[in-house]
Amino acid sequence: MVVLAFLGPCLRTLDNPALYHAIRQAAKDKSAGAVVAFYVEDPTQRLPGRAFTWWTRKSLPKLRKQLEELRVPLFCLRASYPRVAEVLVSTALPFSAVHVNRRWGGTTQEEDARFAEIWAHAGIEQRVYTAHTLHEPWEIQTGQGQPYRVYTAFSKHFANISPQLLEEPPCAPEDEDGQAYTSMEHALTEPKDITVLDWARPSSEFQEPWAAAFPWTPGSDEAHSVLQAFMDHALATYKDARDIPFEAGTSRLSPYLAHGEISPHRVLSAVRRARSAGSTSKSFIESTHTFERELVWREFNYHLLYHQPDLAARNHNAQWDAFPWAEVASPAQLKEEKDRATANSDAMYARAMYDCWRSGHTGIPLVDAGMRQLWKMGWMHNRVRMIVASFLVKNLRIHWRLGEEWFWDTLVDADPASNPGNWQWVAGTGADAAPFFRIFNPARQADRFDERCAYVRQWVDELKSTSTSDIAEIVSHGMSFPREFVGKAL
Ligand SMILES: Cc1cc2nc3c(=O)[nH]c(=O)nc-3n(C[C@H](O)[C@H](O)[C@H](O)COP(=O)(O)OP(=O)(O)OC[C@H]3O[C@@H](n4cnc5c(N)ncnc54)[C@H](O)[C@@H]3O)c2cc1C
Repeated sequence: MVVLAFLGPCLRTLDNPALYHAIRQAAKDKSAGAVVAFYVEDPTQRLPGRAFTWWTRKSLPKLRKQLEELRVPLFCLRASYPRVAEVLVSTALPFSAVHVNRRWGGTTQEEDARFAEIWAHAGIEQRVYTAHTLHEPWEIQTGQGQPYRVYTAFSKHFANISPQLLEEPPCAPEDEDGQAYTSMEHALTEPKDITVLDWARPSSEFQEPWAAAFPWTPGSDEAHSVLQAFMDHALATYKDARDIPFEAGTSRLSPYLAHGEISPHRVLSAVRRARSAGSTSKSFIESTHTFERELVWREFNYHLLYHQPDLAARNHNAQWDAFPWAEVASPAQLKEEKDRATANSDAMYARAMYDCWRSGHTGIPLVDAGMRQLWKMGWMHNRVRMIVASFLVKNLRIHWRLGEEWFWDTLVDADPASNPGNWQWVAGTGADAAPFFRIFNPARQADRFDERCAYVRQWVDELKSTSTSDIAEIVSHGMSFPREFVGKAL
C-alpha cells in the first residue's frame, strides 16, 4: 500500500501534520509500503511572485534531502490538485490514504473539494490538516456566528489556544522495489497539463542575478536558528526595538513562516516558554506579549482570507468600491510616443510616480530607503512597509492593489493573507483598518523612528555622506520634491 502526503504551503519535516500522519499510518499498517510527498504549485491559483519563488527554489533541495533521510521521495509539480489526483488514481496503485495540509485563498476551497471527491470516489481515505496557522479557520466566530472584523476581539481567543507540537516523524517503511514511485513518475510525466519541476534535484543550482545580494539562507534548519537567535538576543527588547528600522529588533522570521519552514505553533511555544521560564522583568513580559500579538495579526489575516478568498482583488469593505483612485497610465503609454496621446497627463504623472515609488526614487528619503531595502533584500521592515504603503495610497492616491502586486513580486515573505490584509489595512479598505485620513507622514515618522537617519543612509546611496540636518532639509521640502523629480522623468 502507498500513503501520500500533500505538503501544501509547509516546506518542513518537523510539525508537518500531513507528513507525520502519513508516515505514522504507513508504519502502523503492515501492508503500507511507501510514503510519497508532493509539493504542488497550482496554476489555477495566484502563482507566487519572483522573490518568493527564488526562496522556494533554494528551500526545496534541502527539504528533499531531509525527506530522503525519512525514506520519503518528493514530487515537485505544477498542476491543479484535482488533475494530480485524477492521474494518480488512474495508475490503480494501492493507495491507502492521502494526508493533506490545507491551502488558502483564491478558489482553493472549491478545487480542494473536487480533489477530495476524486479520492472519495476511488474509495481512498483523505485527511486534511490545518498546518499553516494556529487556528482552524472556521473555529473562531463572533457571538452571532460571523467572522471577526475587529482584531482586538478576535485576538482574545488566542489566550485559550495552546501550541500543538509534533515530535520528529520516524522513518517511513522501506519501499523495497521503488515500484510505486516509478509508476507515479511515469504517470505524472505524460499529461501536458502537468509539469514536473526539477527544483528539488540535488544538481539544480539556481540563481537569479537580482537576488545575488539577498542576505538569506532559506530552509527549515535555518528557520530554527533564526528563532533561537531572536529568543537569545532580541525578544527581551522587542516591544521598543521593533519599531526602529535600522535595528535588528524583530525576528525576521516572516519568510520562514510564509514558506512553512517553521510552524507558527513552534514559534508561539518558544515565546510562551520563555515567558514562563525567563526573566520576570516587566519589559521582558511585555515584549513577549507584543510579539505574540504580531503572530496573531498573521492569524487575523488568514481568518480574513478564509472568509474572503479574493482578498487581494477586492476591497474588504465594499463602501470603498467607488473611491476615485488615480488613473495610472500603462507602461507603454509612458514610454511609447504613439501611445502617449491616449493617456491624460494626470495618468502619466501617476504612472511615473508609481515607477519612482517602485524603484525608490520618490525623493522622500524614508520612502526611498524602504523601497530600496525591499529591492536589495526582498524584505522590508514593518514600520517602513506601513510608511511606503501609506505614501502610495494616500499621498499619490494610487490603488492599493498596485502596491500589493509589487510587494507580491518582490517580497521573499509575500503572503496571500498578510500582504493584501495589510495593504487593505493601510488603505482603509480593510477589516479594522486605519481610517483613510490617518496618513503616515514620512517626515514625522523619520523623526520618531529614524532620528539620526541611519536607516536612510544605509539604503539610499546618494545620501550616504549627507548630514542628518541636510537630510532633514530634504524631508522638509515635502511633496514638491517628487513632482520636480517626476517632471524631469516625463
Ligand atoms: C503593506 C504591508 C504588507 C505586508 N506584507 C506582508 C507579507 O506579504 N508577508 C508577511 O509575512 N507580512 C507582511 N506584512 C506584515 C509585516 O510587515 C511583516 O510580517 C514583518 O515585517 C516581518 O518581519 P519579522 O518577521 O521580523 O516580524 P516580527 O515583528 O518579528 O513579527 C513576528 C511574526 O509575526 C507576523 N507579523 C508581524 N507583523 C505582522 C502584521 N502586521 N501582519 C501579519 N503578520 C505579522 C509575521 O509572521 C512575523 O514574522 C506586511 C505589512 C504591511 C504594512
